[in-house]
Amino acid sequence: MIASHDLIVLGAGSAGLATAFRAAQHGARVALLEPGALGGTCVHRGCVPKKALWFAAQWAQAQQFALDVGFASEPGPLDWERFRQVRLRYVDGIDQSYARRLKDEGVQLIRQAGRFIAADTIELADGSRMQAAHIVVATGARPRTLALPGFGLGMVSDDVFTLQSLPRRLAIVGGGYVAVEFAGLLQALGSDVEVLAHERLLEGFDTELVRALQELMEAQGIRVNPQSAVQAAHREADGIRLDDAAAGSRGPYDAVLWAVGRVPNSEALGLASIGVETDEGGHVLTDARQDTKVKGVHAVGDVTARKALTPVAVAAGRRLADRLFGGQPGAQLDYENIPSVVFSKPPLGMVGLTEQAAREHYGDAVTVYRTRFTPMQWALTGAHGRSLMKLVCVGSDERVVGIHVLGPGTDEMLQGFAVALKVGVRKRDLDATVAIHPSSAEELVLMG
Ligand SMILES: Cc1cc2nc3c(=O)[nH]c(=O)nc-3n(C[C@H](O)[C@H](O)[C@H](O)COP(=O)(O)OP(=O)(O)OC[C@H]3O[C@@H](n4cnc5c(N)ncnc54)[C@H](O)[C@@H]3O)c2cc1C
Ligand SMILES: NC(=O)c1ccc[n+]([C@@H]2O[C@H](COP(=O)([O-])OP(=O)(O)OC[C@H]3O[C@@H](n4cnc5c(N)ncnc54)[C@H](O)[C@@H]3O)[C@@H](O)[C@H]2O)c1
Repeated sequence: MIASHDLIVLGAGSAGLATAFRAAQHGARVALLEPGALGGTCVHRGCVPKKALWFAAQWAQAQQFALDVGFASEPGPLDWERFRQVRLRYVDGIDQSYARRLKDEGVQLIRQAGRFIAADTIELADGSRMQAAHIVVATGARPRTLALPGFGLGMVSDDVFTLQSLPRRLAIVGGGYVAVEFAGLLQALGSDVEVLAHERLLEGFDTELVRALQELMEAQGIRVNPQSAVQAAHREADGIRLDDAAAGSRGPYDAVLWAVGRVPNSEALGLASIGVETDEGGHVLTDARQDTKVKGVHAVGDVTARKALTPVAVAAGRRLADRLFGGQPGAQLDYENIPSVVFSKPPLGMVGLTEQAAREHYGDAVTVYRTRFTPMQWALTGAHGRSLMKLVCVGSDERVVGIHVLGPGTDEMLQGFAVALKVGVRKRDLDATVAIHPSSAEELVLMG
């Protein structure tokens, strides 16, 4: 048995690192188990390399805009391999800085997977055991695979980051965050993208803004099929073809990206043997304080059924450590009004309720303000399309319960407005705020 700790954390992704760092700062003796790279999905297969590709897509578009307004040089294609190396260097730097910080904070990093053999005991891959009064499951999730013929001919999101070259003709199956983000950025970088979703895009986002985004995607040349049902993939002489129960054979494509959701990494942890419950999808069940039904066993991040976002994982992990080791018995994450941005092209963001959800909840007490306008950088370059913004307000004092933004700059603009919504901003407070001009953000304080 290895020396016991106050806390063992399974997984060094966003959730596990945040929990371990905060617990160590409170003086806890922490062991962090991770068989893979430090930083997990977000750093190596998610937010960070995705955002790098998204920036590259913006730069590709900026080159075109520059040409449109009078710069002389022809834009060239991205050297895909060189940019992969640039990304890898950046990501390696993050990984190394986590390793240094863990050392500095006194967290014991063990480069192995663990599984429960009792509620307070973890067995490592090498057979050794360790104990702690508190164990946090932060093992994340992985791309869903489908049991359909030819699935292996396609790739999942992890594989996009190791591609040696940009696929020319690409089908993306799915209509969630991953599908919409990769569709926009890969089309902008030069792929010819077709999206095969089996329902509307981006369930959970405001219908009106999603429709507007889909129109913008289509104007960029992305073909969006929201009613498809892919049942098989075949390799043929001219490429990969997909059998779609709704439309027959589709393709050919050079590559297929399955973007059909994610499944939690919970099945290899011995959870049932100690009485920890999971839902039908395998998510670890916790209460609002991240506690499972088993004393001392907690879960945070994508392995739970909460919104699968890095800042959510980080915030929940920190609150848990504050409660367990920081003398803050009331600490827990408020899961209301979590802002979220889809890094589509252009980005789409929301905080609070959609118009539909607000009307279901508050009926006639809802007032909606919206504005549509051509962003200045698009007007100057002759690019088509308009931004769309929407404020969803409730009651006679018009408390803002939903803010929805589609257009360039959304990704940077929404954070501050999310603070305002969280502290109960009313429409008249926005009206009383002097605008910053010229900007897109000013439209949110100028709605009539
Ligand atoms: C393509 C993509 C883009 C994304 N973009 C964004 C974005 O822009 N913004 C955003 O907020 N979110 C984004 N997300 C979501 C975000 O990446 C996740 O919500 C976040 O990484 C979850 O962190 P986690 O710590 O719960 O899990 P993970 O980061 O998956 O970490 C879990 C860790 O546990 C380890 N592990 C597994 N089993 C064991 C075991 N038995 N013992 C020990 N360790 C184990 C794994 O190796 C892994 O390192 C994106 C996701 C994807 C896939
Ligand atoms: N910008 C961001 O913050 C960001 C980016 C990427 C991912 N994420 C997080 O990661 C999570 C996972 O993203 P995701 O896109 O993998 O999942 P998702 O849950 O957002 O979308 C899954 C999509 O797959 C479709 N689908 C499911 N089964 C299917 C099938 N058999 N055939 C065809 N389509 C099918 C669903 O209809 C849905 O459109 C997101 O919910 C989000 O929380 C966040």
